[in-house]
Amino acid sequence: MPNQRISLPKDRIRILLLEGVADSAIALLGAAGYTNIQRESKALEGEALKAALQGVHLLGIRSRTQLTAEVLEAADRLIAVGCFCIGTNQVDLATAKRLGIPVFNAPFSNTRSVAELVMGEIVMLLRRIPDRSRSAHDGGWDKSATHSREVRGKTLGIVGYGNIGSQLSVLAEAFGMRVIYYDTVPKLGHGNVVAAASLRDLLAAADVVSLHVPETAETTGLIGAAELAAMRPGAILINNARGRVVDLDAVAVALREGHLLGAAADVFPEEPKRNGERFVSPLQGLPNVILTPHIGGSTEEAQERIGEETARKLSDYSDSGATLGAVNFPEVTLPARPSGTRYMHVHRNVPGMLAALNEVFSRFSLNISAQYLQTDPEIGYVVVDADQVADPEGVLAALRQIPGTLRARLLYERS
Ligand SMILES: NC(=O)c1ccc[n+]([C@@H]2O[C@H](COP(=O)([O-])OP(=O)(O)OC[C@H]3O[C@@H](n4cnc5c(N)ncnc54)[C@H](O)[C@@H]3O)[C@@H](O)[C@H]2O)c1
Ligand SMILES: O=C(O)CC[C@@H](O)C(=O)O
Repeated sequence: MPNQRISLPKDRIRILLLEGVADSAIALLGAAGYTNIQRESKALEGEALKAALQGVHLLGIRSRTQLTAEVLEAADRLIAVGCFCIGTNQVDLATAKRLGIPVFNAPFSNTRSVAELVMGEIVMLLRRIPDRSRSAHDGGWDKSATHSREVRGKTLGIVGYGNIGSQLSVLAEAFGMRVIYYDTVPKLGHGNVVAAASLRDLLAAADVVSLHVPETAETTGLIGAAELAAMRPGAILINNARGRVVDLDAVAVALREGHLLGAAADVFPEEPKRNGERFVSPLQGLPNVILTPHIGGSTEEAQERIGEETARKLSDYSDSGATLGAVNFPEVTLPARPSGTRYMHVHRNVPGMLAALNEVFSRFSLNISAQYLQTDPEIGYVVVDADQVADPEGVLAALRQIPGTLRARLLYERS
């Protein structure tokens, strides 16, 4: 191993992991040399979150921790965020970018788990199992075929044909379902699936509607009273996407009136922050409804994969500046070099930035051996390797003085 000095020794890089991130994350970060790791089982909010973030360099969260602009701006040392899940709507991504903080996630490590849960729910709801199971637990005996149906031959309408939607379509076809989908962008349909021309067309044709869109301004309130009325009488609605996509009060009315024959919801507009906190929903107590506590992706297999994938992205970024897989940042990756110095620089995307950066290296008589710049409309991110190890503190100070600089760090120096 060559003589190596890192800008900040790994044992001084503070890592905070909230919401019960899996052991695989700790194992990966430990193997990468990070020892200063604090793991908490719960989500934090407000002042408690801000206080906990003081001095933290790398933060890991799941879906419950809300990283608002105020929280991000108060985090004095934060260099990257890892969402140990798929959704990133809990993070103010634009603010994180403006502060030079890349946000990573695990885009398909729990895809299969969600798709399997939905298949199970379709079978259970078409057979009215929730009510019969509850009745049997209470000593009842409801042996009738009324409103109990096979899955085979029914039409599944998938809203959002991305990773989960398309995985679900494969499973559903294997069960003999006819599958249609609606997505706002053109998609390659697997098997025999057919694209619906509009959301309304899908709602009018499906026996079961399953939602798999992200939470965005466009998808908030996507399914309200009008959309429910457009669904077939006796249809079933399943939401394992995000709570705000559906108007739950309207779903409760549709269930009470018998227009919908069943529903499953794994996600809710307001979710408890920790296990044991009271959960309230307008769907509680309604017939043929499955309510689950946001566990669509919560299998041991998925959590282990997510822990490893997201932790690797955080350690790669901290070690070498790689932003591959960042959801709010230009993607840059350069193989680490055995010797020399590596700097990263995040800046507003204004003309002349590369010239200004190169002038700094030339001023310090440093030979640039590799350089990788990527920009998006707002920011630029560059990783620069210099052959020599000379006055890194001076170089860093000069880089930070370039107008438009959001962040600069020395990633390593090796001789
Ligand atoms: N319940 C859980 O535990 C759980 C687990 C994983 C993911 N999720 C949620 O599921 C969502 C989907 O996950 P994914 O991995 O399939 O994401 P994805 O990005 O692969 O797919 C989302 C799809 O939705 C489409 N879309 C976006 N806006 C739309 C609109 N208005 N109408 C129709 N389609 C639209 C996109 O084009 C894309 O194809 C995630 O964003 C997350 O919020 C929940
Ligand atoms: O694990 C979680 O908290 C969220 C799971 C899921 O909603 C996701 O976005 O991956």
